[in-house]
Amino acid sequence: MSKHFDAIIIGAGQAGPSLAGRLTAAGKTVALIERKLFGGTCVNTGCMPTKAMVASAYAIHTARRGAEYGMVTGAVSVDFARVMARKEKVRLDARSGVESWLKSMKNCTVFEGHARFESPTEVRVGDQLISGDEIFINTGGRAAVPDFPGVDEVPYLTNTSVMDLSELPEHLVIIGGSYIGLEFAQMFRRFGSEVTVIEKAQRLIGREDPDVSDAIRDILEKEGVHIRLSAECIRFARHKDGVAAGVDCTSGAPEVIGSHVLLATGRRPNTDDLGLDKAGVKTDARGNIEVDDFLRSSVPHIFAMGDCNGRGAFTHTAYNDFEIVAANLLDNDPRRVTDRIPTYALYIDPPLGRAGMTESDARKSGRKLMIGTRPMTRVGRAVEKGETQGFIKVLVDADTEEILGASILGTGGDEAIQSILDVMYAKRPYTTITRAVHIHPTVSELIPTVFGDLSPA
Ligand SMILES: Cc1cc2nc3c(=O)[nH]c(=O)nc-3n(C[C@H](O)[C@H](O)[C@H](O)COP(=O)(O)OP(=O)(O)OC[C@H]3O[C@@H](n4cnc5c(N)ncnc54)[C@H](O)[C@@H]3O)c2cc1C
Ligand SMILES: NC(=O)c1ccc[n+]([C@@H]2O[C@H](COP(=O)([O-])OP(=O)(O)OC[C@H]3O[C@@H](n4cnc5c(N)ncnc54)[C@H](O)[C@@H]3O)[C@@H](O)[C@H]2O)c1
Repeated sequence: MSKHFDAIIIGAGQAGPSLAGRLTAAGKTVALIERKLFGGTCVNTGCMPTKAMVASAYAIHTARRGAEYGMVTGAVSVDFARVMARKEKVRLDARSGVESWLKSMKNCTVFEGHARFESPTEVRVGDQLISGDEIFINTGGRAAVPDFPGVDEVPYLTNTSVMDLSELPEHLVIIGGSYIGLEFAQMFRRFGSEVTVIEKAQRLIGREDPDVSDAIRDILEKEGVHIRLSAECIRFARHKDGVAAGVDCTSGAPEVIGSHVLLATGRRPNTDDLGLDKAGVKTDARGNIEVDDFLRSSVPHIFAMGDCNGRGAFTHTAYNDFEIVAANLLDNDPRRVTDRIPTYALYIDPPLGRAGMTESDARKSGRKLMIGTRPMTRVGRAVEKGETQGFIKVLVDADTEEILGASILGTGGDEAIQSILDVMYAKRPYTTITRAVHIHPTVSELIPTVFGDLSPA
């Protein structure tokens, strides 16, 4: 006999716990199942520990530049154990916060173990079978490990195991030059490792515009990160000094010898071990659960939220999925996934803040464009801080005056982008921003100026 609940939530990532809070507050009984670490990827192996490490790397980098600011210091050395201990505290505090919240939630029963469907309404966790009227899948994803020749014969790191390093790598070779690879590349370089990024595409972070990719490459190379683009036939072999990573098809050499290898070649959804076939839930070719605009799967009482549905790959999109599901089920508010404007940041230093379309996307849309740009060397706040790398770029539809997108690569770019995003959500023309008075001196202060200086493109 299975124990019955109004709702079953699989996964304690970014959507599940908050949904448990709303459902139980509405008087429903909830079973929440987590197989490993409460808080999921963001809290344990993603955003929080990486941004804690990025903060250490920034402090160390700024200390090295201390003399420029009038600081009298000796040589800066890095206590990697302390960096990792600081990161550890950040993630453990967050993890235990989520865990104790769920375990003390009235009407919520927490099951610890791997969940697997036995039928459209039944889920097994270990030797317990439970059933639910509605089932919410929030199982996230994990690092994809491509079948590179030799990959199984060498030790390699992913974003999960890199968090447990006890020694600073002498030479960290990173496969994949996108969000994960670049954040780790810069921070480990600042900690003192030699770092090589190997990317198969012709430029870094290929989803961004070429001018953004080029500027990021310049920023990283200036700090001594080695970058190998257009890498073909990536392969691995053991070497007396660690691992040999082949980067070219021409036989044997050239290769890069690293003490450690980190794979950062994308993520795959945790949907292959859920027994979805027994529930009749459909997935696409990449394993993402297919959902409609309200996050219902092909089985109407089963929903999928967060990275496992392939509709977003960020903490804020996973959380927004919770908001959409809760609004529709509990508030009679028809919020939709397609209401969402793409937005995210890349946390290298300086960060890249992004909203809406890239220039390449906007050009492909066939609209008549106007573009405004400004280098950070002409942003007073950046000059005062001595952080002038990067630029601001904004895109506007010339016919409708609608803001189509923006990229801010520069100090404070992750925060300044939000003022543009809010005007996009308000569906107001760009002239709303040109008439706004922003605080001096801030990076945001120059955003009206950039919009006031558009050129046809
Ligand atoms: C290195 C790195 C840095 C990142 N930095 C950022 C950032 O700065 N900003 C940002 O917005 N995003 C960032 N992300 C992405 C972000 O972490 C994810 O988008 C987010 O965590 C997705 O949340 P989720 O709820 O979908 O899944 P997850 O957080 O992955 O949670 C899924 C949970 O489900 C559990 N689970 C899986 N299968 C089962 C099962 N069968 N039974 C029971 N439990 C199960 C898992 O153990 C996990 O706890 C980063 C990711 C990485 C890897
Ligand atoms: N700041 C943030 O918000 C943040 C930070 C880190 C990660 N994330 C999330 O995690 C997700 C995954 O990040 P990611 O950087 O691993 O993936 P990604 O999909 O963004 O990039 C993978 C990179 O690896 C390369 N690659 C793929 N297969 C390869 C192969 N066989 N050989 C060589 N190179 C190969 C690709 O060309 C690409 O540049 C992102 O989509 C993002 O949503 C977000």
